[in-house]
Order: sequence, then C-alpha cells, then structure tokens
Amino acid sequence: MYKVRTYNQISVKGLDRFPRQAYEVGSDIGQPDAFLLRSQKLQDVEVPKSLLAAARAGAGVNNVPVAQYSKQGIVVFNTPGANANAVKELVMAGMLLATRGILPGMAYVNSLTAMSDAAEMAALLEKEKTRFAGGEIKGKTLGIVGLGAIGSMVADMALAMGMKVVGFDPALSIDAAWRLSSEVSRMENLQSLLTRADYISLHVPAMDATHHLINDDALGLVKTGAVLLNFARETIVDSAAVKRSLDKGKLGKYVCDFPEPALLGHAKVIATPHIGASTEESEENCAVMAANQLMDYLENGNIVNSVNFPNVNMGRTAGTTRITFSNDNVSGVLGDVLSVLAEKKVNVIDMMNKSRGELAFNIIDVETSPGDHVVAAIEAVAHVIRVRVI
Ligand SMILES: NC(=O)C1=CN([C@@H]2O[C@H](COP(=O)(O)OP(=O)(O)OC[C@H]3O[C@@H](n4cnc5c(N)ncnc54)[C@H](O)[C@@H]3O)[C@@H](O)[C@H]2O)C=CC1
Ligand SMILES: O=C(O)C(=O)COP(=O)(O)O
Repeated sequence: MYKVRTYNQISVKGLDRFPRQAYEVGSDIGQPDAFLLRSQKLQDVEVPKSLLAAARAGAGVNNVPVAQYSKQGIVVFNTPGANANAVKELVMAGMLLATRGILPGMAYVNSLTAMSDAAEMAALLEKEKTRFAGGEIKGKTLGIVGLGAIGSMVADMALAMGMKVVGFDPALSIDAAWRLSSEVSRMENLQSLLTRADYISLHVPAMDATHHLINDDALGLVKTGAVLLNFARETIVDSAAVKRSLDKGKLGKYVCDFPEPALLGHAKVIATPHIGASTEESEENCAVMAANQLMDYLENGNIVNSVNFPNVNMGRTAGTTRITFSNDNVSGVLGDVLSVLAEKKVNVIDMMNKSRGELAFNIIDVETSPGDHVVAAIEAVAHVIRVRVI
C-alpha cells in the first residue's frame, strides 16, 4: 500500500485517481510516502522519514522548503499551467473592476434599499451615474512581468481585448517563448516596462530575486494613474510602498489577490482572498495532474514536472525489478553503483541517468530482485542520497 497524506481542499477528481486497493489517501495518514497539497506551508510541517515525494497541486512552490527536501532526496512536483486559465480570467476581472465604476456603482445601488418607487429610482440613477463612469482597456498598454504559463495567457487575452502588450522576463524558457504571441513587445528591463504601462500585471514566482520587486523605486517610474495587479504573491510587492504611491496619487489602483492588513479598506485597493486558482476546473486540473505525477513516481520512479529533480521516464521491461536512486551530481557515482551491482552479480537490463543542477536521478532495471544487502551496499556509495526498489 502506498500512503498519501493530503493537505488543503484537494479536488475529488484528483483523489479518485488513486486506486483504493493500492493507496491509502487522507489528511491523517501516518508514515506517508507522499504529500499532496495546495498552499499548506510545509516549512511548518515535520518531514516524516518515510516521505519520498511532495506534489503541489498548483504553480507556486514557495510554501515548500525545496532545498531541504532535495537534500533528503524528496522529489517535489508542481502542476505547471494547470491553473493558469483561472488566474488569467481573474486578472481580466481585476482590470475591468479597476477601470469601470462597477464596485462603487454596485455599492451605491445597494444603498438604496429604502426606496420603493421604481420611476423615482430610475430618475435618481440616471442623475447619479456620472459619478461611476470609467474608462476602457482597449488601446491601453499592459505590462506583464513574468511571461510563463499565466503571463502568456494574460497576454493573449489582453491582445484579444485590443490592448498593446509589453513583457519582461529575463529567464524565459524556450517552451514559454514558443507559447508567447509575437505581438508582445519584449522589454529589456523592468524599468522600460514600468514607464510604458497603463496596467502592470505580475506573474513571477516568489523567490529572493523577486522579493519587493515592486518597491518605492519601481513605483516612482510608473505612469500617474497606472493600475498594478498582483495575482502572484504578497512578497513580490512592498505594500507599504504601494500605499505611499496610492496616497500621493501616483499609482491609480492596486488589485491584489494577496491582501495585507495595511491595505484593507483603502479606496484604491481591490483585494480578493487568494482565489486566483479557486475554480472547479483549475482545482480538478491541478489535482489530477499532481495525482498522476505522484503515482508514476511512486510506482515506476518516473519523474515529470518536478521543481528539483530532472525529468526521467523509462518504460518498464517485463520480468525485471527496478532500482532507483538519487545522488549528488558529482562524477563517478553511477559507476560506483554499477560496480556494486557487478560485484553482487546483479545483471542490469536497462538504465537511465539524468541530472539537474546539483542533483541526479537514476533508474536501473535488473534481472533479479536485489536483496537488502545490495540495497545497503548502494546506499553506502558516497554521494548516493536515496535508494528505492520498486
Ligand atoms: N493567485 C493565485 O491563486 C495563483 C498565483 N500563482 C502565482 O503565479 C506565479 C506564476 O505562475 P505561472 O505563470 O504558472 O508560473 P511559470 O513558472 O509558468 O512562469 C513564471 C515566469 O516568471 C519568470 N520570472 C522569474 N523571475 C523573473 C523576474 N525576476 N522577472 C520577470 N520574470 C521572471 C520565469 O522565467 C517564468 O517565465 C506562481 O509562481 C505563483 O506564485 C499561480 C497560480 C495561482
Ligand atoms: O498555484 C498557485 O501558485 C496558487 O497560488 C494557487 O494556490 P491554491 O492552490 O489555490 O491554494
């Protein structure tokens, strides 16, 4: 039996992927082989010795201590792109809410509950509606910081709405570049984007390099009245600097999915409670993808969409037993392990070795099931982190 401990609200569609005869899945599982989670802060969770993998059903992994997990050979997965559409749609809603008098207009209409005469109300609304007039996003410039799964979808949506789009992403992957519309003008630096954009939407991960990316200096460059949208993470924006900029009439509006106490109730802030990915469709996509990835890793040692280990995928040869091991990415480790197998007369049928940064992962299919002494000998090889027999 494999054991999967869940955190947060994971879609039933994902949970149903785990065959009940082979998996125990639940929030109170002891000795788990895997964690399946959304935004649970794993920094606060003790790491069980049994833990082989953690799958974040979502994009951001700032809630996972990835470096610590890597040292223990724990594979961390996420689900790239699986919730991007949900975020894109909420960004559009945020742009429209910031541009039209929708929220104050609704609040005004709802304040008229004491009125009973429809004709009188209609006349009043016609008189008052000028207070709630707004602008249009068509023809305006959207600056997108981070052109990955979400950023590229936001770009397509904005172009379809008749906006001009400029983007900045110094680490753009080749796959992301292929996805990106050629109509997006690529900025060489953040400053160029900030000075041009009427709307600025952030779609970068939370990490040291993006901490307070939007600070007093950055806000000093924005156009007067620009709208900043943060559907990425709270740490990316210095909210005290945002408040200063809003108060002095530089930044026009701040739309954010990660409210902080200092911004609550501010007339120029539109805040939602981290619901960017909270749609039935996204929750399903993420959970199903995370479950599939976990099962393939637990049952076959295959890795796809890990944030710390390389992609590894090897078909199984009937009648063989699979050994997998992770190791520090230094020379000679695979050779030493193969020497152990040769010495123990374990015949290798197929194998694969992949590395990524400081880590490497190996799959070796052998003819006969290796005994505990073989596993112990592999574990004893210098720089081997974790060994499994599947
Ligand atoms: N509000 C919500 O519920 C959600 C929020 N998110 C947040 O959005 C972030 C982005 O998600 P995805 O687009 O799916 O991830 P992604 O990994 O596809 O894209 C992120 C992009 O940011 C770029 N980047 C990294 N550092 C940068 C920098 N300093 N300046 C500019 N670009 C930089 C990367 O090269 C990459 O292209 C996630 O890490 C997460 O924090 C994601 C999903 C839901
Ligand atoms: O995928 C992400 O990075 C998100 O922020 C979504 O978080 P959630 O799964 O809705 O708790």
